[in-house]
Amino acid sequence: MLLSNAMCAQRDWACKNQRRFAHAYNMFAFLKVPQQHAKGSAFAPSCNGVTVCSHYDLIIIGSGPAAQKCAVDSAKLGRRVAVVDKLGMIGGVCVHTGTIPSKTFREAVLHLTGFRHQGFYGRAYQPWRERISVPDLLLRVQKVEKTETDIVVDQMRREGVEVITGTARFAEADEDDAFTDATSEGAVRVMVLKTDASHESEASAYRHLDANMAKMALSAENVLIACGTRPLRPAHIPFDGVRVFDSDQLLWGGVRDVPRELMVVGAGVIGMEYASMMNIIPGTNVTVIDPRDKMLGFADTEVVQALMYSMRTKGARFLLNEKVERVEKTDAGGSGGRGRVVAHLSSGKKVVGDAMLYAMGRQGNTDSLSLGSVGLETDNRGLLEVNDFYQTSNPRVYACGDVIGYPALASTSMEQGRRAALHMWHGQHAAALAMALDDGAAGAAPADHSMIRSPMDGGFLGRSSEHLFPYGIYTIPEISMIGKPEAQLTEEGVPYEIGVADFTELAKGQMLGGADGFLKLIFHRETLQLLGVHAIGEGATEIIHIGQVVMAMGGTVDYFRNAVFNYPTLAEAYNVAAHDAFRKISL
Ligand SMILES: Cc1cc2nc3c(=O)[nH]c(=O)nc-3n(C[C@H](O)[C@H](O)[C@H](O)COP(=O)(O)OP(=O)(O)OC[C@H]3O[C@@H](n4cnc5c(N)ncnc54)[C@H](O)[C@@H]3O)c2cc1C
Ligand SMILES: NC(=O)c1ccc[n+]([C@@H]2O[C@H](COP(=O)([O-])OP(=O)(O)OC[C@H]3O[C@@H](n4cnc5c(N)ncnc54)[C@H](O)[C@@H]3O)[C@@H](O)[C@H]2O)c1
Repeated sequence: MLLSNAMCAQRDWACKNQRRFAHAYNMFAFLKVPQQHAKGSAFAPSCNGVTVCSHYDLIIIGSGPAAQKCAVDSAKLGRRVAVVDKLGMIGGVCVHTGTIPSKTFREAVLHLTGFRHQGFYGRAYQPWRERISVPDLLLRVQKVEKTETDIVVDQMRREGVEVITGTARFAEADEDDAFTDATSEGAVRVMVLKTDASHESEASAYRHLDANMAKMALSAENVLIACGTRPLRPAHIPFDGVRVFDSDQLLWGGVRDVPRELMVVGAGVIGMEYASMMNIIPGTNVTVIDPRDKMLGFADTEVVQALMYSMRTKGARFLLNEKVERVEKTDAGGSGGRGRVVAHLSSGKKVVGDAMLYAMGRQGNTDSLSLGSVGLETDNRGLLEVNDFYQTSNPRVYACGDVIGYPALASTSMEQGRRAALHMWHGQHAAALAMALDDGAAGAAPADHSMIRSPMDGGFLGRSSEHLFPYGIYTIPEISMIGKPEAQLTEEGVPYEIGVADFTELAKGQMLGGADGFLKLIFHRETLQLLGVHAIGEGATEIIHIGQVVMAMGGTVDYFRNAVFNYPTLAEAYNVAAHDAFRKISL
């Protein structure tokens, strides 16, 4: 957009002063001046209400877990940071359509069905007397979503991070005149299409910005792309958000009642979590369809079999090796006369239901970022490639979170954001910082990246150290794992032995109503080191962390055999499983 000379002069003044103030701010960052006041008028003046030129140390596209950690850690180091996300999306997919709402949905299902108590009072026990509807479930989800949004906004604001609601993309070459000479050499240029706030705390978070501003021209020393992913929506699936929907649409209120015959297409984590939740709602039958011959391929086979068995006993049907070729909607029939949804499979089968949840993977939100402007390309799912330090092929542009693909978890995204910040602001000196955290004394700067170590995992501070993260799958019953599954160890020719503890044999398991579940520990037969932990059942995602710590410390079966655990607990399963493994190893 062309600006008049007067506007440019005004903007130049704004940029220069803003940068001067920014440096002053950085120098006194330890004073923690609330930036809302410090930066209010001085840092972001508008140029006739059209464009603002603001310079930052870091601009982050997206406000999910990776963005939050990177923003807060960078701000703590005195950097000037702006986080941009779309209206109503501050907190990211994690808060609005992913982790938090889906796990809250699960808690609501468990509560309203009385599922956790049915072991004692029978399968007919249900505290919620009416048929459970989606709005009943969403009541809880919306409450948690609002609180979590407030927490995220408050945390970033307290650290002085500027939160901007709008849609960001890299500036195109013909937009150069929106930026001034004051923009530093080589800075990355970002355009933001601003949107107005509706959420109260979002409004106050960026109240210092001109309300009339429609487009902002921002520049930064570094940019972090943390724009996440969205559900894949192939053209041949007739999504309407009511009868045929994805995991986002399920939360948007279009689906009024829990379907009686639900088809879930895609036996990935999202598909299986929602399928198992819906499966315990009385009056609902679930059919899972997936083109692969094994679901949750990364998980331990016995654990997956136990999940399928548990779901089958509650009525679920699995159609694996089956591809949905066409989906047809009829207006007549179905529950309440609302019509049917028919899935035509490539095998010639027809599956009829009253609704379909389509969960066949996700794709990166990179298509509208004008990535070419910064010399970047994505793969066919819109995902970006990064090096061990989360830098893309453009060293000033980092990427973290779901947009870089596997493992695509909230937990790992946070850690990636933290590590990216460390590399951004300390680079090769990060090791010195990490060592200082470890032993309280700053060491010499290491010679190269391979020396950079994390105080947390003792491994390289790059993507390569991510193997030691736990995976929690919130199906009903829940699953958790860390380390390698049996099949992989067998393939790699590693000699191992397993020990298993059945939850029904634990006092705590009985107190919880004889809930299904087990813990499997895998030990190296010769070194006795713990190689993997796989659990299914109540509390699996919590107790996994005991195994995580022992694995990180290189612990062996002896730790679990000799340790005293609280009694009665599910954690006691470690002791039982270790004795089982040791007995087999000693044979
Ligand atoms: C249904 C579901 C359940 C899940 N459950 C779990 C779980 O139990 N545990 C777990 O660890 N993980 C879970 N995940 C994964 C987890 O939510 C993600 O790994 C995590 O949210 C990714 O974080 P992120 O930092 O990549 O950003 P995201 O949370 O993906 O957020 C990205 C943000 O970027 C914004 N954005 C995109 N483009 C632009 C743009 N051009 N301008 C401005 N903003 C933009 C989006 O609006 C969005 O708010 C789940 C995901 C889903 C979908
Ligand atoms: N509890 C958790 O941690 C949790 C919960 C939900 C989602 N997530 C994250 O969200 C991500 C997305 O979950 P999801 O269930 O949509 O995806 P997914 O990658 O597990 O895929 C779901 C299904 O889509 C199909 N599919 C996926 N990628 C494909 C491809 N490239 N080509 C053909 N078919 C493909 C497969 O049949 C698969 O079973 C997961 O990778 C996971 O990291 C995590």
